[in-house]
Amino acid sequence: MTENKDQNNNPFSKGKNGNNLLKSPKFNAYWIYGLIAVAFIALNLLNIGQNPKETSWQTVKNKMIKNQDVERIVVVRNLLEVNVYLKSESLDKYPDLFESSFDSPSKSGPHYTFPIGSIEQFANQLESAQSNISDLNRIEPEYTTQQNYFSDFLGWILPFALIIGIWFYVFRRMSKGSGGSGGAGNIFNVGKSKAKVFDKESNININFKDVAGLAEAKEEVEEIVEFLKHPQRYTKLGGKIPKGALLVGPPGTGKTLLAKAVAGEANVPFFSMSGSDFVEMFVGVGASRVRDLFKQAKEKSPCIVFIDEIDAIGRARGKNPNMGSNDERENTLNQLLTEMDGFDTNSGVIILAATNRADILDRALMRAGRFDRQIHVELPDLNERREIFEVHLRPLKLDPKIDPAFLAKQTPGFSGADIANVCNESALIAARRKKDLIEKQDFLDAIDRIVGGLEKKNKIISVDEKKTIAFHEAGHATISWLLEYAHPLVKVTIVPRGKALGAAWYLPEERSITTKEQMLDEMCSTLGGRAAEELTFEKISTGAQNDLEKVTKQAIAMVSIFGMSDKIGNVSYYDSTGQSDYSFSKPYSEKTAELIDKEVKILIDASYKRAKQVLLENKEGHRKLAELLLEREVIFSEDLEAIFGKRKFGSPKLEEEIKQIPKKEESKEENDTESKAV
Ligand SMILES: Nc1ncnc2c1ncn2[C@@H]1O[C@H](COP(=O)(O)OP(=O)(O)OP(=O)(O)O)[C@@H](O)[C@H]1O
Ligand SMILES: [Zn+2]
Repeated sequence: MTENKDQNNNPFSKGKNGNNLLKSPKFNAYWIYGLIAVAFIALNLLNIGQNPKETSWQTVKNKMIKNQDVERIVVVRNLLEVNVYLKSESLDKYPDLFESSFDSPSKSGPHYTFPIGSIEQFANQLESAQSNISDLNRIEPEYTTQQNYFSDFLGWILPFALIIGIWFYVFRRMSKGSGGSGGAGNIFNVGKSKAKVFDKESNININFKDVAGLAEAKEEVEEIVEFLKHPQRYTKLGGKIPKGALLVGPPGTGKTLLAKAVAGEANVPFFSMSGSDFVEMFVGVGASRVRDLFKQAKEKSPCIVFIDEIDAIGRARGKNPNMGSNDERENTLNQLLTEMDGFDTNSGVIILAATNRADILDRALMRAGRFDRQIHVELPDLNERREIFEVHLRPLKLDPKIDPAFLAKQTPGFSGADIANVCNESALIAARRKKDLIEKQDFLDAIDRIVGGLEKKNKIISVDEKKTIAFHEAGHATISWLLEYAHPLVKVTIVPRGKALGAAWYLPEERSITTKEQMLDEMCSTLGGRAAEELTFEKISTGAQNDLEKVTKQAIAMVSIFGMSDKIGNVSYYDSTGQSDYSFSKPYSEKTAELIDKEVKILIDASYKRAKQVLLENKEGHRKLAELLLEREVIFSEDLEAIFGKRKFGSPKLEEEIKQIPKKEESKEENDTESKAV
C-alpha cells in the first residue's frame, strides 16, 4: 500500500505495479509433437474412406469382365497395381463392397484393386481374357502413375520434425543459460529482452557508499539521482531531463557498480542487459529485444536501464556496405536510436550505457537527446585505491595491523575489480594456511598472484636456462637503473609465473604526456634482455619475444602515430575517431609504408646498440646482479643500489616510495606444502 502511494506521488507513475507483463504462455515441444501425430492420423482416416477392396485377377477376369460389369481398368505403373472401376448400375451385384462402413471404397471408385507381376504380362492377360468380347464392349486399360501421398508426406515431414526438435533443444539450452526475468524460456520468447530486473522487492541495495573513489563520476551521476527523485524540480523550470549517459572507462573500474548505485540511491528499478545479449543469430531478434526492453522499462518507470558493453551494438555503422558490415547489428542499433528518440524526455526512463571504447561508437549515439553526457570512469589512483581497499576490506576478518594505504601502494595500475579480487584471494590464501585472521603476507601473496598469474614452482627449468633468464632479467634491470627516463625498478625475479619465466616490476610514473627521450629509454631497457643474452652467451633465445613485440609496437607508434621520426616528420596516421575504413587500405602510400618500416628498424637497431653499449660499460655490475639473482631468485632496488650506487635520476620521492615496499620472504610454510605436491 505504502508503495502505491509512493508511486502516485510521482508524476512518472503509470499506476502499474504488476509483474504480469513478464508472463507469457508456456508452450513446449510436446505440443508440436502432438500436432504432428494428429495430422498423421487424420490423413490416414481420409485415406481409409478411399480404399478399394483387395481382390485377384482371377475374380476380376471370371466374374467382373465376364459379366461386363467393368467400366475402367487403370494400371498404376509405379505400384504394379490395377484399379478396377465398376459400372454404377452393376454395383448392386457386389454387396460385399460396402458392407464395412469404415473401410470401403467410395461410390465412384476405384472399387477393386489387385497386384500384377508386370505390365506387359497383364496387358496380354487382359487381351486374352477379352478375346471373345466384341470390340465395342472391350475395355482398354488406362495407365497412370500414382503418388503415394502418405509415404511422400512422411518423407517430407520427418526431416522437418527433426529440425524442429533440434531447434527446441537448442533454444531450451540457450534460454537456460540466460534465465533472466525477461522470461526467454523458449522459442516464442526469442525476441523478448533478456534484461535482468532488480526492482524494489529484489533490491540490490547498492548505494554510493559502496562505490569508492570516482569522485567526479559520482558527482555527475548524482544529478541523475536527483532527476529521478524530484523530476518536478527540473520540469517546473522547463528543463528537460537527460535521456541517457555513457559511462566510459577501462574494464573493472566500477561502471556497472556505479549504475546500480544510481538505481539504489534513487530507489528505482534497475534493468541490466549486456550489448552482446541483443545480438543473436536470427535476423530481427536484436531489434525486437530492444523494443521489448523499452516496453518493459516504460511500464516500470521511473527506472534505470543499464546497457553494458554497448560497443557490441553501438559500433559505428560501416560506410562501405560491401565490406563485412553487419546488418543485424545495425538494425539493432537503429532500433535503439529510434526508441531513444521515441520516448518522451520526461517519461522517467534513464539509460546508462557502459563501454571501454567510446571512440568506436557510432556518432549518432552521442547526439543530443541520446547519450549526450559522457561520464569518465578511470583507473583509480593511489588514494582511490586506498578507498576501494577500505570498501572491500570491510567484510574481511583482518589482522589489525593491516593498513589500506600500504596495500594501495602495492597495487599500481590495479582496477577496482582487481582490488576486489586481491581481497578475496587473500582470504582464500589465509584460509588455506589455517589462519584466523588475514595477515599482510597473505595480501602480498594475493597481489603477486594476481600480477603474474600463479607461481609455478614445479616448472622444471634447467640450470642453463635459469642462467639465461637471470642474465636476461639482470640486463633489463641494469639498463633501467642507469638510464634517466626508464621506469624505476621495484624488483626482479626469476621465479616463473604464468607464462613468463622471469619478470621485472617497475613503478610506472604517472605521466600524462611522454617525451621521445622517455620512449627511447624505455625501448632501450626493454631490449636490455636480449642484449644481455647476446653479450654474455653470444647466443640469443626466444625468451625475448615478448620484449621484441613491445618494442616493435612502440617504434611503430613513434613513427606513424606520434610523428617522432625525421624522415616521416610530424605526420600521424592514427585516426582517433575510429570511423575510417583503414582495416583494408592503409592511409598512406606503398612508398611511405616502406619508409615507415625502415624508420622503425632504424629506431630499434639504434636502441639495441645503445643497450649493448650500456651493458658493456657496466659489465661487472650486470654480472654481479645476475649472479645475485641466480642465488636469491628475487632482488630489490636496494640490491641494485648496492651494486651500481645511488640512482642518479628520477624523483627522490618515488625512490623513497619504492624503498617502503617491503621485501617478501618466500614463506617457508608454503614451500613445504608445495614441494609435497610435486
Ligand atoms: N570504485 C569501486 N569501488 C568499489 N568496488 C569497486 C569499484 N570499482 C570496481 N569495484 C569492484 O569491482 C567489481 C567489478 O566492477 P564493475 O563490474 O562495476 O566494473 P565495470 O567497469 O562494469 O567492468 P566491465 O567494463 O568489465 O563491465 C565490482 O563488483 C566491485 O566489487
Ligand atoms: Zn625480457
